[in-house]
Amino acid sequence: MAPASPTQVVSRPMADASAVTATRMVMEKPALGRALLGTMILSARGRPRAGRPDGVVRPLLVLFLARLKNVDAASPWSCHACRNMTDEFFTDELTSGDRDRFDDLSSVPDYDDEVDVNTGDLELEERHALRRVVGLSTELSDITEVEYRQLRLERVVLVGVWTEGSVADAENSLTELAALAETAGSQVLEGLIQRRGRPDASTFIGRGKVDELRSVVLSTGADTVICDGELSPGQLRTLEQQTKVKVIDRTALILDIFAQHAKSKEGKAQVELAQLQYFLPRLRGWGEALSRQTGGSGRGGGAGGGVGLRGPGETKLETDRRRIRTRISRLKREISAMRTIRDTKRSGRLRNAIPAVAIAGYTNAGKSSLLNRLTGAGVLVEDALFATLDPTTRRAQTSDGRIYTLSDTVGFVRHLPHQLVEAFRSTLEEVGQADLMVHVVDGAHPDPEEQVRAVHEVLAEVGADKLPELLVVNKVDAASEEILLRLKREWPDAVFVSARTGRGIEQLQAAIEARLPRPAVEMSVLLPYDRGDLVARIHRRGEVLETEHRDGGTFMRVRVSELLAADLSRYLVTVSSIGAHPQ
Ligand SMILES: Nc1nc2c(ncn2[C@@H]2O[C@H](COP(=O)(O)OP(=O)(O)OP(=O)(O)O)[C@@H](O)[C@H]2O)c(=O)[nH]1
Ligand SMILES: [Mg+2]
Repeated sequence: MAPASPTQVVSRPMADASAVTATRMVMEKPALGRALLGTMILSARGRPRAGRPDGVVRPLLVLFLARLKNVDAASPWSCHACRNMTDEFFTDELTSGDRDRFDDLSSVPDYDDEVDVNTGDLELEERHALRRVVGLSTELSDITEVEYRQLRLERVVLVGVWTEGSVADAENSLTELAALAETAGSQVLEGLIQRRGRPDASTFIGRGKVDELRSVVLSTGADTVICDGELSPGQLRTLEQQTKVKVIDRTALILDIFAQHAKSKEGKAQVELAQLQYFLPRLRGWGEALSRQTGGSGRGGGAGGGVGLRGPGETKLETDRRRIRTRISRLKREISAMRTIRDTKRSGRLRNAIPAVAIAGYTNAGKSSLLNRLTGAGVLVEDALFATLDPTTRRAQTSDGRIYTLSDTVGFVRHLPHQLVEAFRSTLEEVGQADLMVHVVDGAHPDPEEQVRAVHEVLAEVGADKLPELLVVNKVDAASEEILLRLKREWPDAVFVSARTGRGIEQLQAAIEARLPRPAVEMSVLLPYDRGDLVARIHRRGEVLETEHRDGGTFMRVRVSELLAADLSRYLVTVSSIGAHPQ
């Protein structure tokens, strides 16, 4: 059978799947549950922002995003949005997958493992392969299958409300939303921005503009609208009713990307926790639909409560809420257990006084590329947002042979959903416990300063804003000279590099070295010639200030950690304590 054309499939309005049918499908088709969840749960409290100008409602400004040109209508759809929202919320027991994921804490990734330099490539291949496969099957076995596919295909129209700043700011924000949508596997068909003093309380964009949005949806054949902001459940519901397609918000989109990209047990648990916390207050509409189904035959239906879980006369909604809360507490416990393991590893590094450098920065700034460039780590690099969610720590060496660790971290983004900040708190706090933060910023981005501000905001939120920071402007190969000059004026201490071409990498290495904490104890020792092991340890872990071969052995003036100093004390000539940091 020939593949269905995009228009054939998307022309079936999503409203065809009534809430009841949709709910039934969730019960019967776990995969659909994931897709459908996005339809129903999404929204949040509309957070008023300070300083909004009293704007006049102006006509919708229709932006054909540059990306539109790249849309290949014939390409297989590859929508993963909401794929990872689990319908396990509605089951009582942990599935075996769950147990694998959370019980076996011993297999929390070993951050100190030796590196397989191909890891990144394989992972990339896998990710893309997965995308190709989805949507290839066009054989529809029954009518629900059509609806199922319908819900998964996301050809999206983006909508933003521009309340403050310049038109360029508004466009940047929507371009970023487009990149997020594409990262989630959607095809962006069009972007719309409305200039308004504040989002409309019931429809986000102005009520009068909803009709225009509806006609754009119809003319493009879109099946999803993504709003650039956090919407209330009411706003989402009204917009869905009026546009007759699925409506999701930025928070849900970011959560979905995180769900797709999390790989480690800890990352997955953190994302699931964030999703559940996002989901819980929005359970009402969803739960109402479900409660109409109570007593139905599907998975997670009436019999799911289990002994002792359901009180007399308790509604399905309450049961669902309780299950989610139970799951949330379980996840919190598991995450803190995993954290303990990570802490143990870190304290191991601390004991050995290995300085730790964290690479932080806005998503897609090139953090993983830099880590690879500095250590040959083979971490996944992709032109997608949030390619990295799991912290990767690798060993690096200074030019004089001292060892330190470099960790790649999750990227930041403007308006990072607070549930995610909470869930990733421990990962982010780890950044705060490093000895130095290498803050990477994309010099080729239209607004690098805004990225730096957004990163500082998140770091301050988790109390990780106190450590020494080395600002690194990356992608100088792709940035304009004019912008680079501006940035050099603004950030005179920053290092300008290109992870791609290698330009500036040596200066970066030198800058990192100069800022590494220096070992605490300065001492002079005379090591007998048969203690080559100690000489080697000093070279690896300490700093050699002077060496001289004498009759009785090797005389060395060194700076070492207290631990190593203790081992060297037998051979001591003189000792003095100095501050741990050069600053
Ligand atoms: N032109 C240019 N592109 C670069 C450079 N460094 C990285 N990139 C590209 O930028 C994109 C993102 O790179 P990553 O290293 O994955 O960025 P990241 O900061 O780790 O991103 P996330 O993990 O998604 O937050 C990739 O397409 C890289 O090829 C550079 O120096 N120059
Ligand atoms: Mg990365």
